[in-house]
Amino acid sequence: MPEPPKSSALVIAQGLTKRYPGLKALDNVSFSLSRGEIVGYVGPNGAGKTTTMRILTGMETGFEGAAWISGMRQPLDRKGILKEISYLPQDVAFASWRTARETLWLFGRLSGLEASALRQRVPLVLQQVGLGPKADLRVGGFSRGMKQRLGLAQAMLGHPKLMILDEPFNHLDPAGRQHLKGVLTELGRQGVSILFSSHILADVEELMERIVVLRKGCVIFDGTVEELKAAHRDAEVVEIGFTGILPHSRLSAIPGVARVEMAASTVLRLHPTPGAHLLDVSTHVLGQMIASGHGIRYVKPLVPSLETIIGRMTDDVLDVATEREEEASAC
Ligand SMILES: Nc1ncnc2c1ncn2[C@@H]1O[C@H](COP(=O)(O)OP(=O)(O)OP(=O)(O)O)[C@@H](O)[C@H]1O
Repeated sequence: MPEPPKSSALVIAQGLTKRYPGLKALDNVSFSLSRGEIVGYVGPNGAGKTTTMRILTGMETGFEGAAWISGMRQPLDRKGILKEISYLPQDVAFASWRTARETLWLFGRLSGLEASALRQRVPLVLQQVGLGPKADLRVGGFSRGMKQRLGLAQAMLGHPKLMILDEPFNHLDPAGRQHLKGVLTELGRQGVSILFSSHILADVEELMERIVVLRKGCVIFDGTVEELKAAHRDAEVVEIGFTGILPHSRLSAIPGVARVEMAASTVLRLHPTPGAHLLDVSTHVLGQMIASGHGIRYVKPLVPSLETIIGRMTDDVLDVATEREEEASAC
Protein backbone atom coordinates (compact mmCIF):
# COMPACT_ATOMS: atom_id res chain seq x y z
CA MET A 1 0.00 0.00 0.00
CA PRO A 2 1.43 3.45 -0.90
CA GLU A 3 2.59 5.60 2.02
CA PRO A 4 0.78 8.90 2.56
CA PRO A 5 2.74 11.80 1.03
CA LYS A 6 5.01 13.62 3.49
CA SER A 7 2.79 16.61 4.15
CA SER A 8 1.17 18.30 7.11
CA ALA A 9 -2.09 18.68 5.15
CA LEU A 10 -5.22 17.20 6.74
CA VAL A 11 -6.67 16.14 3.39
CA ILE A 12 -4.69 14.99 0.39
CA ALA A 13 -6.54 14.03 -2.78
CA GLN A 14 -4.12 12.60 -5.30
CA GLY A 15 -5.02 11.78 -8.89
CA LEU A 16 -8.66 10.93 -8.11
CA THR A 17 -10.33 9.41 -11.15
CA LYS A 18 -13.87 8.10 -11.14
CA ARG A 19 -15.39 6.31 -14.11
CA TYR A 20 -19.02 5.58 -14.78
CA PRO A 21 -20.03 3.67 -17.90
CA GLY A 22 -19.17 5.99 -20.79
CA LEU A 23 -18.17 8.84 -18.50
CA LYS A 24 -15.15 10.02 -16.56
CA ALA A 25 -16.78 11.88 -13.68
CA LEU A 26 -13.37 12.77 -12.19
CA ASP A 27 -10.16 12.96 -14.13
CA ASN A 28 -6.93 12.99 -12.11
CA VAL A 29 -8.18 15.39 -9.42
CA SER A 30 -5.54 16.49 -6.89
CA PHE A 31 -5.70 19.08 -4.12
CA SER A 32 -5.05 19.33 -0.41
CA LEU A 33 -6.49 21.03 2.66
CA SER A 34 -4.60 22.28 5.69
CA ARG A 35 -5.89 22.28 9.24
CA GLY A 36 -8.36 25.13 9.81
CA GLU A 37 -8.51 25.98 6.12
CA ILE A 38 -11.83 26.84 4.47
CA VAL A 39 -11.85 25.83 0.82
CA GLY A 40 -14.61 26.42 -1.73
CA TYR A 41 -15.00 23.61 -4.23
CA VAL A 42 -16.87 25.07 -7.18
CA GLY A 43 -17.86 24.33 -10.74
CA PRO A 44 -20.97 23.93 -12.88
CA ASN A 45 -23.58 21.19 -12.52
CA GLY A 46 -22.06 17.79 -13.17
CA ALA A 47 -18.44 18.97 -12.77
CA GLY A 48 -17.75 16.25 -10.18
CA LYS A 49 -17.99 18.06 -6.83
CA THR A 50 -20.33 15.59 -5.11
CA THR A 51 -18.37 12.65 -6.52
CA THR A 52 -15.17 14.00 -4.95
CA MET A 53 -16.92 14.56 -1.63
CA ARG A 54 -18.35 11.06 -1.66
CA ILE A 55 -14.86 9.64 -2.23
CA LEU A 56 -13.45 11.67 0.67
CA THR A 57 -16.24 10.49 2.97
CA GLY A 58 -15.79 6.86 1.94
CA MET A 59 -19.22 6.56 0.32
CA GLU A 60 -17.71 6.04 -3.12
CA THR A 61 -15.22 3.22 -3.18
CA GLY A 62 -14.50 2.30 -6.81
CA PHE A 63 -12.03 4.96 -7.87
CA GLU A 64 -8.43 5.38 -8.99
CA GLY A 65 -5.91 7.57 -7.19
CA ALA A 66 -5.72 8.07 -3.46
CA ALA A 67 -7.41 10.09 -0.73
CA TRP A 68 -5.79 10.53 2.69
CA ILE A 69 -7.38 12.21 5.68
CA SER A 70 -5.25 12.69 8.82
CA GLY A 71 -2.77 10.23 7.29
CA MET A 72 -5.49 7.56 6.91
CA ARG A 73 -6.47 6.28 3.52
CA GLN A 74 -9.95 5.97 2.01
CA PRO A 75 -11.60 3.53 1.85
CA LEU A 76 -9.22 1.24 3.79
CA ASP A 77 -9.29 3.32 7.00
CA ARG A 78 -12.92 4.37 6.59
CA LYS A 79 -13.83 3.68 10.24
CA GLY A 80 -10.96 5.76 11.59
CA ILE A 81 -11.66 8.56 9.14
CA LEU A 82 -15.37 8.66 10.04
CA LYS A 83 -14.40 9.63 13.61
CA GLU A 84 -12.68 12.75 12.27
CA ILE A 85 -15.02 14.01 9.59
CA SER A 86 -18.63 14.98 9.02
CA TYR A 87 -20.63 15.30 5.83
CA LEU A 88 -23.60 17.44 4.96
CA PRO A 89 -25.15 16.02 1.77
CA GLN A 90 -26.85 18.19 -0.79
CA ASP A 91 -30.36 17.09 0.14
CA VAL A 92 -30.73 16.57 3.84
CA ALA A 93 -33.62 14.36 4.96
CA PHE A 94 -34.89 13.75 8.48
CA ALA A 95 -37.75 11.79 9.99
CA SER A 96 -40.64 14.22 10.21
CA TRP A 97 -42.01 13.04 13.56
CA ARG A 98 -38.87 13.73 15.63
CA THR A 99 -38.05 17.12 17.08
CA ALA A 100 -34.77 18.84 16.21
CA ARG A 101 -33.38 17.90 19.63
CA GLU A 102 -34.44 14.24 19.30
CA THR A 103 -32.97 14.08 15.78
CA LEU A 104 -29.55 15.24 16.96
CA TRP A 105 -29.72 13.08 20.06
CA LEU A 106 -30.40 9.96 17.98
CA PHE A 107 -27.69 10.81 15.47
CA GLY A 108 -25.21 11.49 18.28
CA ARG A 109 -25.95 8.18 20.01
CA LEU A 110 -25.64 6.27 16.72
CA SER A 111 -22.29 8.00 16.17
CA GLY A 112 -21.08 6.73 19.54
CA LEU A 113 -21.27 10.01 21.47
CA GLU A 114 -21.91 9.70 25.23
CA ALA A 115 -25.27 10.85 26.63
CA SER A 116 -23.48 13.15 29.08
CA ALA A 117 -21.66 14.90 26.21
CA LEU A 118 -24.84 15.17 24.14
CA ARG A 119 -26.74 16.86 26.99
CA GLN A 120 -24.38 19.82 26.61
CA ARG A 121 -23.58 19.57 22.95
CA VAL A 122 -27.08 19.27 21.40
CA PRO A 123 -28.47 22.58 22.79
CA LEU A 124 -25.19 24.30 21.98
CA VAL A 125 -25.06 23.36 18.28
CA LEU A 126 -28.79 24.08 17.88
CA GLN A 127 -28.12 27.51 19.34
CA GLN A 128 -25.11 28.03 17.03
CA VAL A 129 -27.14 27.35 13.87
CA GLY A 130 -30.00 29.56 15.05
CA LEU A 131 -32.43 26.74 15.92
CA GLY A 132 -32.29 27.15 19.71
CA PRO A 133 -35.92 28.33 19.99
CA LYS A 134 -37.09 25.54 17.64
CA ALA A 135 -35.31 22.69 19.45
CA ASP A 136 -38.53 20.98 20.56
CA LEU A 137 -40.56 21.41 17.38
CA ARG A 138 -41.13 18.51 15.00
CA VAL A 139 -38.88 18.57 11.94
CA GLY A 140 -41.91 17.84 9.72
CA GLY A 141 -42.97 21.45 10.23
CA PHE A 142 -39.54 22.87 9.35
CA SER A 143 -38.89 24.94 6.21
CA ARG A 144 -36.14 23.74 3.86
CA GLY A 145 -33.82 26.40 5.25
CA MET A 146 -34.46 25.18 8.80
CA LYS A 147 -33.75 21.59 7.74
CA GLN A 148 -30.53 22.80 6.16
CA ARG A 149 -29.56 24.41 9.49
CA LEU A 150 -30.39 21.17 11.30
CA GLY A 151 -28.15 19.31 8.83
CA LEU A 152 -25.33 21.67 9.69
CA ALA A 153 -25.95 21.19 13.42
CA GLN A 154 -25.69 17.44 12.84
CA ALA A 155 -22.42 17.93 10.96
CA MET A 156 -21.02 19.99 13.86
CA LEU A 157 -22.17 17.69 16.64
CA GLY A 158 -19.18 15.36 17.02
CA HIS A 159 -16.43 18.05 16.95
CA PRO A 160 -15.13 16.94 13.53
CA LYS A 161 -11.66 17.95 12.32
CA LEU A 162 -12.97 18.15 8.78
CA MET A 163 -16.45 19.15 7.61
CA ILE A 164 -17.42 18.34 4.04
CA LEU A 165 -20.46 20.40 3.12
CA ASP A 166 -22.26 19.92 -0.19
CA GLU A 167 -24.14 23.13 -0.98
CA PRO A 168 -24.60 24.22 2.67
CA PHE A 169 -26.03 27.60 1.59
CA ASN A 170 -28.91 26.00 -0.34
CA HIS A 171 -32.37 27.10 0.76
CA LEU A 172 -31.01 29.75 3.14
CA ASP A 173 -32.25 33.32 2.89
CA PRO A 174 -29.69 36.17 2.80
CA ALA A 175 -29.75 36.52 6.61
CA GLY A 176 -29.34 32.75 6.96
CA ARG A 177 -26.37 32.75 4.59
CA GLN A 178 -24.79 35.58 6.53
CA HIS A 179 -25.31 33.68 9.77
CA LEU A 180 -23.86 30.46 8.33
CA LYS A 181 -20.80 32.30 7.06
CA GLY A 182 -20.18 33.51 10.60
CA VAL A 183 -20.58 29.99 12.02
CA LEU A 184 -18.16 28.49 9.46
CA THR A 185 -15.61 31.28 9.92
CA GLU A 186 -15.64 30.66 13.67
CA LEU A 187 -15.21 26.90 13.15
CA GLY A 188 -12.23 27.62 10.89
CA ARG A 189 -10.74 29.81 13.63
CA GLN A 190 -11.11 26.90 16.02
CA GLY A 191 -9.03 24.75 13.64
CA VAL A 192 -11.80 22.87 11.82
CA SER A 193 -11.06 22.37 8.10
CA ILE A 194 -14.02 22.93 5.80
CA LEU A 195 -14.50 21.86 2.20
CA PHE A 196 -17.75 23.21 0.81
CA SER A 197 -19.39 23.45 -2.57
CA SER A 198 -21.63 26.31 -3.61
CA HIS A 199 -23.24 27.88 -6.64
CA ILE A 200 -23.98 31.07 -4.66
CA LEU A 201 -20.54 32.59 -5.08
CA ALA A 202 -21.24 36.26 -4.48
CA ASP A 203 -22.25 35.57 -0.90
CA VAL A 204 -19.43 33.24 0.03
CA GLU A 205 -16.47 34.90 -1.63
CA GLU A 206 -14.91 36.23 1.55
CA LEU A 207 -15.41 32.92 3.34
CA MET A 208 -13.09 31.00 1.04
CA GLU A 209 -9.43 31.04 1.94
CA ARG A 210 -8.85 29.05 -1.20
CA ILE A 211 -10.96 28.13 -4.17
CA VAL A 212 -10.65 24.97 -6.23
CA VAL A 213 -12.47 25.17 -9.56
CA LEU A 214 -13.62 21.99 -11.24
CA ARG A 215 -14.72 21.65 -14.85
CA LYS A 216 -15.77 18.39 -16.48
CA GLY A 217 -14.03 16.37 -13.78
CA CYS A 218 -10.76 18.32 -13.94
CA VAL A 219 -9.27 20.86 -11.52
CA ILE A 220 -8.73 23.99 -13.62
CA PHE A 221 -7.77 26.36 -10.79
CA ASP A 222 -6.48 26.02 -7.24
CA GLY A 223 -5.53 29.22 -5.42
CA THR A 224 -6.88 32.24 -3.58
CA VAL A 225 -9.81 34.31 -4.83
CA GLU A 226 -7.39 37.23 -5.27
CA GLU A 227 -5.14 35.10 -7.50
CA LEU A 228 -8.15 34.01 -9.52
CA LYS A 229 -9.30 37.60 -10.01
CA ALA A 230 -5.80 38.71 -10.94
CA ALA A 231 -5.67 36.02 -13.60
CA HIS A 232 -8.87 37.42 -15.10
CA ARG A 233 -8.03 41.12 -15.22
CA ASP A 234 -8.75 41.04 -18.95
CA ALA A 235 -12.42 40.51 -18.06
CA GLU A 236 -12.52 43.99 -16.51
CA VAL A 237 -14.39 46.61 -18.50
CA VAL A 238 -14.86 50.35 -18.19
CA GLU A 239 -18.29 51.95 -18.36
CA ILE A 240 -18.54 55.48 -19.73
CA GLY A 241 -21.66 57.63 -19.47
CA PHE A 242 -21.63 60.41 -22.10
CA THR A 243 -23.75 63.04 -23.79
CA GLY A 244 -24.47 63.27 -27.50
CA ILE A 245 -24.68 60.61 -30.18
CA LEU A 246 -21.69 58.35 -30.47
CA PRO A 247 -20.25 56.99 -33.70
CA HIS A 248 -18.80 54.06 -31.77
CA SER A 249 -17.33 52.37 -34.85
CA ARG A 250 -14.48 54.92 -34.62
CA LEU A 251 -13.78 53.92 -31.04
CA SER A 252 -13.62 50.23 -31.95
CA ALA A 253 -10.65 51.03 -34.20
CA ILE A 254 -8.55 52.39 -31.29
CA PRO A 255 -5.64 50.03 -30.47
CA GLY A 256 -6.42 47.91 -27.41
CA VAL A 257 -10.21 48.08 -27.87
CA ALA A 258 -11.69 44.64 -28.45
CA ARG A 259 -15.31 45.71 -28.39
CA VAL A 260 -17.51 48.70 -27.63
CA GLU A 261 -20.78 47.58 -26.12
CA MET A 262 -23.68 50.02 -25.96
CA ALA A 263 -25.31 49.36 -22.57
CA ALA A 264 -27.80 52.21 -23.20
CA SER A 265 -28.07 55.05 -25.74
CA THR A 266 -25.64 57.20 -23.73
CA VAL A 267 -23.70 54.49 -21.87
CA LEU A 268 -20.94 52.41 -23.42
CA ARG A 269 -18.80 49.61 -22.08
CA LEU A 270 -15.25 49.31 -23.26
CA HIS A 271 -13.86 45.77 -23.52
CA PRO A 272 -10.07 45.75 -23.91
CA THR A 273 -8.16 43.20 -25.98
CA PRO A 274 -6.32 40.55 -23.90
CA GLY A 275 -3.09 41.99 -22.52
CA ALA A 276 -4.08 45.64 -23.16
CA HIS A 277 -3.78 48.02 -20.23
CA LEU A 278 -7.31 49.10 -19.35
CA LEU A 279 -6.27 52.53 -18.04
CA ASP A 280 -4.28 53.36 -21.20
CA VAL A 281 -7.09 52.23 -23.47
CA SER A 282 -9.71 54.17 -21.48
CA THR A 283 -7.57 57.33 -21.54
CA HIS A 284 -7.22 57.05 -25.30
CA VAL A 285 -10.95 56.51 -25.82
CA LEU A 286 -11.93 59.35 -23.48
CA GLY A 287 -9.49 61.68 -25.27
CA GLN A 288 -11.09 60.87 -28.60
CA MET A 289 -14.62 61.31 -27.25
CA ILE A 290 -13.83 64.71 -25.72
CA ALA A 291 -12.02 65.80 -28.90
CA SER A 292 -15.14 64.99 -30.92
CA GLY A 293 -17.32 67.12 -28.64
CA HIS A 294 -18.89 64.56 -26.31
CA GLY A 295 -19.51 65.39 -22.69
CA ILE A 296 -18.41 62.72 -20.21
CA ARG A 297 -20.91 62.12 -17.40
CA TYR A 298 -19.01 59.40 -15.57
CA VAL A 299 -16.32 56.75 -15.91
CA LYS A 300 -16.65 53.55 -13.88
CA PRO A 301 -14.48 50.42 -13.90
CA LEU A 302 -16.56 47.22 -13.73
CA VAL A 303 -14.68 44.42 -12.01
CA PRO A 304 -16.08 41.01 -12.94
CA SER A 305 -17.77 39.11 -10.14
CA LEU A 306 -16.48 35.73 -9.06
CA GLU A 307 -19.59 34.22 -10.66
CA THR A 308 -18.75 35.88 -14.00
CA ILE A 309 -15.17 34.62 -13.82
CA ILE A 310 -16.15 31.06 -12.98
CA GLY A 311 -18.83 31.13 -15.70
CA ARG A 312 -16.18 32.30 -18.15
CA MET A 313 -13.76 29.54 -17.12
CA THR A 314 -16.29 26.76 -17.23
CA ASP A 315 -18.49 28.02 -20.11
CA ASP A 316 -21.31 27.58 -17.60
CA VAL A 317 -22.64 24.57 -19.46
CA LEU A 318 -24.48 21.62 -18.04
CA ASP A 319 -22.12 18.77 -18.54
CA VAL A 320 -23.76 15.80 -20.18
CA ALA A 321 -22.34 12.32 -20.38
CA THR A 322 -22.10 12.39 -24.16
CA GLU A 323 -19.73 15.35 -23.97
CA ARG A 324 -17.28 13.49 -21.80
CA GLU A 325 -16.31 10.16 -23.26
CA GLU A 326 -14.66 7.86 -20.77
CA GLU A 327 -11.22 7.74 -22.31
CA ALA A 328 -11.01 11.28 -23.63
CA SER A 329 -9.51 13.65 -21.09
CA ALA A 330 -11.20 17.05 -20.97
CA CYS A 331 -8.41 18.48 -18.79
N1 LIG B 1 -24.14 6.87 -9.89
C1 LIG B 1 -23.84 7.49 -11.04
N2 LIG B 1 -23.92 6.83 -12.21
C2 LIG B 1 -23.59 7.43 -13.37
N3 LIG B 1 -23.17 8.70 -13.46
C3 LIG B 1 -23.07 9.41 -12.33
C4 LIG B 1 -23.39 8.85 -11.05
N4 LIG B 1 -23.19 9.80 -10.10
C5 LIG B 1 -22.76 10.90 -10.75
N5 LIG B 1 -22.70 10.67 -12.09
C6 LIG B 1 -22.26 11.63 -13.13
O1 LIG B 1 -20.98 12.10 -12.76
C7 LIG B 1 -20.85 13.48 -13.12
C8 LIG B 1 -20.45 14.27 -11.89
O2 LIG B 1 -21.56 14.30 -10.99
P1 LIG B 1 -21.51 15.08 -9.61
O3 LIG B 1 -22.78 14.80 -8.89
O4 LIG B 1 -20.25 14.76 -8.90
O5 LIG B 1 -21.46 16.60 -10.10
P2 LIG B 1 -21.60 17.93 -9.24
O6 LIG B 1 -20.45 18.81 -9.61
O7 LIG B 1 -21.74 17.63 -7.79
O8 LIG B 1 -22.94 18.55 -9.82
P3 LIG B 1 -24.09 19.47 -9.12
O9 LIG B 1 -23.53 20.86 -9.02
O10 LIG B 1 -25.20 19.40 -10.12
O11 LIG B 1 -24.43 18.87 -7.80
C9 LIG B 1 -22.18 13.90 -13.73
O12 LIG B 1 -22.09 13.82 -15.14
C10 LIG B 1 -23.15 12.86 -13.19
O13 LIG B 1 -24.22 12.66 -14.07
